[in-house]
Amino acid sequence: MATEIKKIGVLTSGGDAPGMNAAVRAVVRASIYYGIDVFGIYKGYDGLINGNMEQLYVRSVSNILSRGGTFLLSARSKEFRTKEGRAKAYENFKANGLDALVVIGGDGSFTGADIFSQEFDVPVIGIPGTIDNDLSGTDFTIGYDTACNTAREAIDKIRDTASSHERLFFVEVMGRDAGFIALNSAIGGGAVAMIVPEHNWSIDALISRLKKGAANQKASNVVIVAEGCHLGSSYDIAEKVKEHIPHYDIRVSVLGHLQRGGSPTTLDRVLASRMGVAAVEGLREGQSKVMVGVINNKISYTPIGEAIKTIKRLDDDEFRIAKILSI
Ligand SMILES: Nc1ncnc2c1ncn2[C@@H]1O[C@H](COP(=O)(O)OP(=O)(O)O)[C@@H](O)[C@H]1O
Ligand SMILES: O=P(O)(O)OC[C@H]1O[C@](O)(COP(=O)(O)O)[C@@H](O)[C@@H]1O
Ligand SMILES: [Mg+2]
Repeated sequence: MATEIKKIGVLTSGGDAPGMNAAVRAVVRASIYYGIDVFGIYKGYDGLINGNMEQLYVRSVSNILSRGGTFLLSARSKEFRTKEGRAKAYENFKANGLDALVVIGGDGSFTGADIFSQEFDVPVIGIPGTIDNDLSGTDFTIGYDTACNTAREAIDKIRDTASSHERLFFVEVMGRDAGFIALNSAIGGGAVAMIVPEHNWSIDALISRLKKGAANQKASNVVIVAEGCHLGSSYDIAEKVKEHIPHYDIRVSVLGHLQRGGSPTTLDRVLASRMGVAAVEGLREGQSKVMVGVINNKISYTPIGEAIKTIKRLDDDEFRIAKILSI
């Protein structure tokens, strides 16, 4: 029989993602619904280390469902990476009478949560919140859909000017080590090609794709480059292409952090709401060291260790489709 959970702490960590607020709201309201006290911890793990937390109530989370970012603030905490930092975090965890921790973040945050949980035998549950979508154990992470929509909207606008000038554009999207946003926005935005960290594409292959398009009367082109791509930055790639096809009029556009902001899409709000409730219900059922996910539209709980160690693969079929449609 699991220990009864009476007080939960919730924090957001790592890169913020649209929908994190919706997830916090769901954790807060589900906790209160089940008679559990809930504390909001500010600035990710730094807040746990410094005791920066306060009790949240039903009305503390009013009007945040539609807001991007995270009202709990986020951090990339260097101190939590140290044993001493985590020991301080545990002291505050106990001092505030917390029984369990809900961590909303990405792979890095879950690595930290896993270590913390093992070191101090603390029940921990993860909610995947990152625009990168680079976590196994869930089809989608919170924020990914919004980021893809933002990127695609920008690509649509870039295409307007690319077409008017018959230009080749390289559009760099976010994704530290993952090409999910790139692949999705390439299909959604009708790109001629995408270069992602997971695939070993060469400049030669890109050039032959561009030449094939030119032979098919393709006047403007948009190539999506994922931030963590192996061929270098979008500027490096543009330069290499220019060396091979000097007559191309090339421009580069780096979308950057605008992809992380904005009001979450309905899909992200619903996903975050489902996962937030499932996190509280999972803790009540005695789940720990697991990440909540949605697989084939059903809530699931995957051991955190598995979620962070298993590399989530890009869908080969989506690649095939992107190629077919790029002619
Ligand atoms: N190996 C680790 N040990 C302890 N804490 C970690 C570890 N890796 C990441 N973290 C914590 O999680 C935080 C967020 O991780 P990060 O990779 O920046 O973002 P994300 O969770 O979005 O992937 C880090 O700043 C750090 O505090
Ligand atoms: O805002 P920062 O610290 O520059 O980090 C940028 C990184 O954060 C992300 O937006 C999200 O990554 P995480 O969820 O792992 O934090 C990446 O796509 C990007 O590489
Ligand atoms: Mg990450």
